[in-house]
Amino acid sequence: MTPNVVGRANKGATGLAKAASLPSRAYVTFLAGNGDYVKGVVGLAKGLRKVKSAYPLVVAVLPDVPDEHRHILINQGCIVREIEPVYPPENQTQFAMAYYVINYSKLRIWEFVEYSKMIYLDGDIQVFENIDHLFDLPESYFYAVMDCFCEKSWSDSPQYNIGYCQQCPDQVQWAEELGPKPSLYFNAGMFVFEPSIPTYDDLLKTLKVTPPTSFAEQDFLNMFFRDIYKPIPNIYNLVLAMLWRHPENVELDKVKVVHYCAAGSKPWRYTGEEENMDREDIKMLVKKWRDIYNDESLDYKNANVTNKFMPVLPKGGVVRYVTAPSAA
Ligand SMILES: O=c1ccn([C@@H]2O[C@H](COP(=O)(O)OP(=O)(O)O)[C@@H](O)[C@H]2O)c(=O)[nH]1
Ligand SMILES: OC[C@H]1O[C@H](O[C@@H]2[C@@H](O)[C@H](O)[C@@H](O)[C@H](O)[C@@H]2O)[C@H](O)[C@@H](O)[C@H]1O
Ligand SMILES: [Mn+2]
Repeated sequence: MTPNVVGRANKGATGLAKAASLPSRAYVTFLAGNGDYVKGVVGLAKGLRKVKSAYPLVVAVLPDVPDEHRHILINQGCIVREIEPVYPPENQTQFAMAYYVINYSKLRIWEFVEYSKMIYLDGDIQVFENIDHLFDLPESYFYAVMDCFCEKSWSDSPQYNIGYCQQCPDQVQWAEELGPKPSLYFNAGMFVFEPSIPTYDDLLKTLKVTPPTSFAEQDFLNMFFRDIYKPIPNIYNLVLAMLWRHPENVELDKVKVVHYCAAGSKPWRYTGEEENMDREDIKMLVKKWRDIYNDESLDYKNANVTNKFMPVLPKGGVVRYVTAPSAA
């Protein structure tokens, strides 16, 4: 494969888009560290291929993602793009669950302005049915699925302590003495958004004066986009805890996207030992994920792909095109 340099990734969007006629839409995920989340991203890439999505998967990688993992992703047809970490105001991070602080780096994806619209998906998400139609939702809103406050990961929140959840707002009324009822709150594992440099600059400027809270960038994004947030049905991001917290709100056979965020549910390291992990529906969903991950016919080199070029953005941020291995 002979790489040829076609321009710098940070070139003006129109320049890059014109030069490369890049798709103006893409899925994007985020990868940090040298651990096993890369398996999640490989699974996601194969899942999107299985549902015949028309759009590429961009992986925003932190500098600590090793070349070996980058090459695994490139060989699965992903567009790998390095980003710099984003840290919240220092000496306050003790308020956020420490392992979430790195998730503020997700904010870099607003800089990917060669795409007019993107769908962000966590690496622990799988897409089991095509959701490309979400790219056609009306512009200028932020679309995501409403979260649930009933897991003990919410035990620091007033909602949890009075038993209030937006999934069943009539069950326990919001206590006015706690202040205004919280706006609708989304899970930040999946959202439809429009990259924009002014929004990106505003996000980072606002972050500088926003102390971290329990759910780090998820709380921050909920605050930042609260005026344009539009809930979409939970078939587009099934937070697993919904299965035992609000089964009346879940129609599992209609679910298109599953978010393996419950403790112990990451399919690539699932043992079934944690609470709720011995449920039949959890075992079925983990098997569904593993069947895709292990299906070699879904590997990029074996799949029937028509696009001969895939932009590769290595460390230097320089856009290089390599001729994709012919699928024929
Ligand atoms: O060590 C890590 C932790 C997180 N992530 C990325 O950050 C996302 C958010 O973290 P996670 O999904 O674990 O949070 P949860 O949704 O489970 O609370 C993951 O899906 C990955 O895409 C990662 O790449 N490496
Ligand atoms: O950094 C904060 C994270 O907050 C969210 O994870 C949480 C959240 O979903 C809670 O509502 C659940 O109770 C919890 O289990 C789960 O881990 C996002 O999925 C993740 O991408 C990331 O933004
Ligand atoms: Mn997640």
